Formats: sequence, structure tokens, C-alpha cells
Amino acid sequence: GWGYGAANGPDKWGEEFPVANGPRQSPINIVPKEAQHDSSLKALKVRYDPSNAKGILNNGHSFQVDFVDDTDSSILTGGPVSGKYRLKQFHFHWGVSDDCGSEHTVNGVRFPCELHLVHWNTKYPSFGEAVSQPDGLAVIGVFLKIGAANPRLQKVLDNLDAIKTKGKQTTFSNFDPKTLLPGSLDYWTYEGSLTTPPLLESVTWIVLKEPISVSSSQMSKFRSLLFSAEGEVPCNMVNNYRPPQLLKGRQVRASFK
Ligand SMILES: Cc1cc(C(C)C)[n+](CCc2cnc[nH]2)c(C(C)C)c1
Ligand SMILES: [Zn+2]
Repeated sequence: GWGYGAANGPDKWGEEFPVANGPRQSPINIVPKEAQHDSSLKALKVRYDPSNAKGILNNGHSFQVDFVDDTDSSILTGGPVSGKYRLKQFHFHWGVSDDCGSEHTVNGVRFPCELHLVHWNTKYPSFGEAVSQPDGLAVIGVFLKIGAANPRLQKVLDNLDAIKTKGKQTTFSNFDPKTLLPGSLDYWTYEGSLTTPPLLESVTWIVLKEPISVSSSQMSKFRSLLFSAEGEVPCNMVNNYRPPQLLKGRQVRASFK
């Protein structure tokens, strides 16, 4: 199966998933000076219910925190989207060292980590239906920048020892992902895709301009996870990011001046 190694990584994905070379692939390099301020863009509105947090899972590509999504209690509205999008999960992408790891870049600058909060459009009956629709998903991307240790992020990292290998999961309850957002919700937005196979072109990307902090030692905690399952030759979970893809004429809009 696909992965992030030399033999099965991003340069090879197009062999099995031809949409890899499609017109609206993600991530991209964001050039702030070329992003047009759109005064019709609304403020992002997120309301999350901490009791919707369900579990934390090593899925063999990243780790994700899953949410109960059978009601409208954790939703994204406003911003560039119309309607309501329900929070499904959040996960991260990171590097082997602090100089790489994010999927989106800003003026070519890579951050050590990027958080993705995945939401699906409630006009569709389920996430599974929404994931293949052009307006099916909305993903909030948040950059992590090396600085002071982040105590809110630490609440997530404290659970990684229990999910070291692929397929392991544990309960994770009473967590408000809003605590992982920066003070400003200024964003860039563009039409894109999943950044892993099946690379479906169903994502409205909402990338926040302001990063949150992470310490170097917290980054080492991410890198203690394994891509491999228990009993397999251990393979460190690092560099689980796709590099920026061609813009192909797409416009990136800014919610701020
Ligand atoms: C069906 C499916 C959906 C997603 C995301 C959009 C949650 N993902 C994550 C893809 C993704 C990660 N970051 C942006 N897109 C996968 C991966 C785990 C195979 C499968
Ligand atoms: Zn992601």
C-alpha cells in the first residue's frame, strides 16, 4: 500500500491514484502577496463540544482523534463555506526534524508540523458520502511553530505511548479542539483535495495565518510513533507529509487585509 517512503511515497501515488495529477490537488505553497483579500468572506465560526471526543488512533499514516459526528454539536460554519460542516477528526503531519513537516508552505517556508481538523458537509448523509463530493469536506489547517511548549497540545501527546504502533487505539474523551486554535482565525482559503490517497478533490481548505506553538521536545514525542504494526520491523512515523502541488490556475483568497 501507499506510504511516505521512497518506494511508495508521494512521487509514486499517481500510478495507482491518477487524480494525483488533477486540477485541484493539495497541499500548495501559499504566497500571501498573491492571495486576494475577499471582503465577502465571512468570519470562521467553530463550536466544538468536548464531550464529542471519542478516541485516539494510530492509523499507520498519522494519528487521529475521532469525534462522535451523529449530531450538529461540533460544527464549522461561516468562513468560505455555506451550510454546516461537522467535525469528524483531527490529525497531524510532521517531519523527521524541525525544518520540515508541514504540508502547506508559506512563501516556501516549511513548519515542523501541521494540524488538520476535518469536517464534512451535513447536506450529505455521512462522511463516507461527503468525502467524494466537490463541496464535501472543509479542513482547517493550523501551522505549528517551534517555541514554548504547548500545554493544550500536551494533553493529546500524553496519549501517544498507548498508540505507538499501527492499528492501536485508546479512548480519548472530554477534549475541546478549539484549545488548539490560535488567537486569530484569519485564514487563506482555496479549493483542494485530501493530501493522501485517495487524494479526492473534495476539500475546501481553510489555512490559518497564525501558527500555534510547539516545543522541540514535544516534536520528538510525535516522532516516537511508528508507521509499523507491533511485531513488524519498526519504522519511525516521520515525514508523513505530501509536498506542495501545482496551483493550476486556482485562486487563493485571504479573509484579512
Ligand atoms: C477517506 C479518507 C479521508 C481522509 C481525511 C480527509 C480524513 N484521510 C486522510 C487524508 C488526509 C489527511 N490530511 C489531508 N487529507 C484518509 C487517509 C487516512 C487515508 C482517508
Ligand atoms: Zn492531514
